[in-house]
Amino acid sequence: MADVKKIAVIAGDGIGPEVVAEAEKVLRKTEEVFGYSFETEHALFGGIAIDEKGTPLPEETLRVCKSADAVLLGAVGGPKWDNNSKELRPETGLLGIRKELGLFSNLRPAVVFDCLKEASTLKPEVLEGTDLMVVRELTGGIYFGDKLRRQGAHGEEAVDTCVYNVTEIERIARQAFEIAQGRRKKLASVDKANVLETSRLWRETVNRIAPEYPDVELEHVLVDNCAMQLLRRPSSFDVIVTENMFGDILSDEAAMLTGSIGMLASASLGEGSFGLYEPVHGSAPDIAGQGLANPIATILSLALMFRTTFGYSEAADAIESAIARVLDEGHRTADIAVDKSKALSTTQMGDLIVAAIQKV
Ligand SMILES: NC(=O)C1=CN([C@@H]2O[C@H](COP(=O)(O)OP(=O)(O)OC[C@H]3O[C@@H](n4cnc5c(N)ncnc54)[C@H](O)[C@@H]3O)[C@@H](O)[C@H]2O)C=CC1
Ligand SMILES: CC(C)CC(=O)C(=O)O
Ligand SMILES: [Mg+2]
Repeated sequence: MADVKKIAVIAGDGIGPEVVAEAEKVLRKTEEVFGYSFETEHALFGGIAIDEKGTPLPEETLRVCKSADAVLLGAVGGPKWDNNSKELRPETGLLGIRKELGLFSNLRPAVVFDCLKEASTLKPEVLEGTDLMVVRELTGGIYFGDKLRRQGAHGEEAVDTCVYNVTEIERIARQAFEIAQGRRKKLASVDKANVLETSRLWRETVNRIAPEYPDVELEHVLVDNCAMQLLRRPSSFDVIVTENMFGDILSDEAAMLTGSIGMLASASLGEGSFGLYEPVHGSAPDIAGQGLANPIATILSLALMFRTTFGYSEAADAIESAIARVLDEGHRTADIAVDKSKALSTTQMGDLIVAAIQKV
């Protein structure tokens, strides 16, 4: 009997359910083509969980995730919950699930499909050869530090605290060095060490362990410069390792190298093979419910799950080849279409990818 893999499926809010539905179709097609067996369990999370359970991250959802081999997540959040208290924000649930599951490392690969160079805002010759991986620290830094509001001498003040310890920096840096060893052996460590104490500790720690990876060429890049270099010389980057907030911002920027944020997948990992896989984008309330969302980032996240957590490389390759073939044939959702009048819906794009999946 086939080994049954358990996947927790969390659709979330906005376009989350629309893009996750397409990834689930792909999941079922790979069962047919490759003979795998997946058991899925759906769970409430984010805004919808606030509405139905009174909390963004119900205990039951955590239980479903912890008993699974991997989690597939859409996106959470939206204007309906923007004025909620801190505890009742969908985004607080997102930070909570990452911390609870020990997912300290967020991998965000940005690969430019040749036929999509037209969709990018950069010139094709600048994009040529762009294939980079952002390794973002995911459970530390300013998103997780103490926050407070208080009355100061000049009225109300707000404080966000950024904390990093050496253990957190070392484990993410080691992972990034190891990933670089399996790629083009170049690592850019991005910080703001000219100003921030956390960045100074970050740089010292990366430098201290660098001699253990003599085959990897290390450069330190200040984050403001990195934001500019990503547009000036994207193909010169291989692996970028950086702290939580810088990685959040730089990876949305890197998405535009690929043509759209609807193309960027991610894997959130801890120490073992368990992982949470989600598109880099959010719940896109501006296009939710209209069939306009690009499902490719979520489908690519499923391919990452296959390769990283399950070791199903053949199926991961088949999904990526199917996407490349569909794009090569000229099919586009609105976000990557030059002629928007010919754009496909979320479901139409999902169906074409499902139909294109075959053993390679
Ligand atoms: N992991 C998650 O669940 C994340 C949740 N969020 C939440 O999502 C909500 C909306 O945030 P925004 O800043 O608007 O970021 P967003 O990523 O949801 O949307 C930014 C822009 O990209 C477009 N876009 C995003 N995904 C797309 C797709 N698959 N296909 C086509 N176009 C797409 C949107 O239409 C919008 O114009 C907020 O509540 C935010 O907190 C934001 C980022 C990540
Ligand atoms: C709550 C935010 C940190 C979500 C986000 O923008 C992300 O993880 O990319
Ligand atoms: Mg983000």
